[in-house]
Amino acid sequence: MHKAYSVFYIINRSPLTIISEEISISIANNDSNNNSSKNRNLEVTENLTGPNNSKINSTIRTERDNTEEDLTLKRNEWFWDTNSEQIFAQDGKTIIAVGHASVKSIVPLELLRHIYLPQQPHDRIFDSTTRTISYLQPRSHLPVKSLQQGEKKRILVTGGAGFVGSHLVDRLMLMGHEVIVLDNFFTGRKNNLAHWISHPNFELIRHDVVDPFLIEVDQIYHLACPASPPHYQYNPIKTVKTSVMGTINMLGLAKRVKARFLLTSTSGMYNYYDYNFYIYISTQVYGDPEEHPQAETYWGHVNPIGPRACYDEGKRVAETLTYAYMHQDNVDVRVARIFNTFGPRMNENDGRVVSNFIMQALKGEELTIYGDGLQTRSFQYVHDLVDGMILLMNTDYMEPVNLGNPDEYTIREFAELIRSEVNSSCKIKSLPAPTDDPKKRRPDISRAEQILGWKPRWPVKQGIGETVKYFQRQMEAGLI
Ligand SMILES: O=c1ccn([C@@H]2O[C@H](COP(=O)(O)OP(=O)(O)O[C@H]3OC[C@@H](O)[C@H](O)[C@H]3O)[C@@H](O)[C@H]2O)c(=O)[nH]1
Repeated sequence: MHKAYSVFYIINRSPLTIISEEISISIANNDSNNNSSKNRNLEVTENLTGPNNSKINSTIRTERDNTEEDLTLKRNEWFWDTNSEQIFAQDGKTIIAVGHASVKSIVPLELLRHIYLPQQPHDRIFDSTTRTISYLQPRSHLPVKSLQQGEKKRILVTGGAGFVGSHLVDRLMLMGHEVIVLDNFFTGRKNNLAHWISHPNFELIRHDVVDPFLIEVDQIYHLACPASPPHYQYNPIKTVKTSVMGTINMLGLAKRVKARFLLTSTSGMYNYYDYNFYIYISTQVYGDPEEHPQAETYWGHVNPIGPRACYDEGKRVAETLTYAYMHQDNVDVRVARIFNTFGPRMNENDGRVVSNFIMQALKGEELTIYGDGLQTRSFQYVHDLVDGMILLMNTDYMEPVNLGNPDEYTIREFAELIRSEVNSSCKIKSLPAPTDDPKKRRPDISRAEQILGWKPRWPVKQGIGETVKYFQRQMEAGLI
């Protein structure tokens, strides 16, 4: 007796149609002489509907030599209309895709969510009763765009196993490029990229950028550097080396293989020097901005011996090197100045305010406000940042560009937002302000808007919603 199988469609308004089916068939041995060893052919034909009502027929054949068993075949088919340029749903505000058509980086949000918000981790199953983890081999990869040889680029991402880096890798892979990741896993995590392991377009290499690395590539996104204050203050000498030696090695590689090079600096501001360069200094050490918001021409003042100087001065020298290689050796450079960014895959214990507040709220702990909480930050969602970096890499503009969300909050307001979104019963605890903690920060993104046609699309609340779900899934899966 064959039980009819049920097929259910999840049809999104997005340029993506996910057809997920569960075919459950119980096979009874209807062989009269009860010969249980007899092989039985099972054949199921499916009539599926893809995008634009395309008909997809497929047949599943399998040989079963069991007599009585429930056979469940689970298959996901992703039908991605790669020509779609639809970003918002019919309501004009629900985001259903990310990216920009101008650089062919549009990817359906559902496809990305399947990666960073899976029902369970791609590479492991955690058993809470036995406290064991079973590691899985990926059975299949998500569909990636099929590019013509001339379109397909070899792209190196240093720090690609990190929070921002892994989202950049997802997007570049889905866009159909060949991606190589260098990471020393000081803060990066392999399971941020588990879903791409063994994909023909992907390579993950354990390598510390303070040592040279040779590889033929077309583009280099240089993200390798511990980014959260606790992480980069853990070993200040190593932090400086990563920014200085790592950037020298990657710029040297870009020069050698004639690759386009993009440096990710961190949010903050820069000093203006008489040779008309904007040397960007990281927020981590600069004092309080006399000008607000910060544009790419803003002056600042630096504490070169503060507890954050290792990160700040390292980033500043990284920019000095970037423009020196541009002028001296004609390296094709881009510089993205990144303001506070948040999203899934943030390290739950990296000590930054977004991950701290969400984890504290999920655990019912007090939210820890450093100082009086009147200091301000502006928070951009990781998908907007990745959009901006890919746009910047693929335009011809070589001056530094701010990538951030001008939506500014005091830390106290942000704590209230997290309480309202996650757990209103949480109390708030005040702790001393860290040394050199900037009192305010908001990007002027007019250059990005004019040059790149970029501005953030994700409201902070919508990003917080996904980030909370990510941390909840991580906790449920026993990963944190
Ligand atoms: O638990 C916390 C954590 C942080 N904070 C405060 O929240 C504000 C933001 O702190 P974060 O560490 O999240 O971020 P910061 O603005 O200090 O640096 C951030 O932006 C610049 C980037 O270079 C850094 O990588 C990033 O950490 C600071 O004023 C900090 O003192 C809290 O009040 N409570």
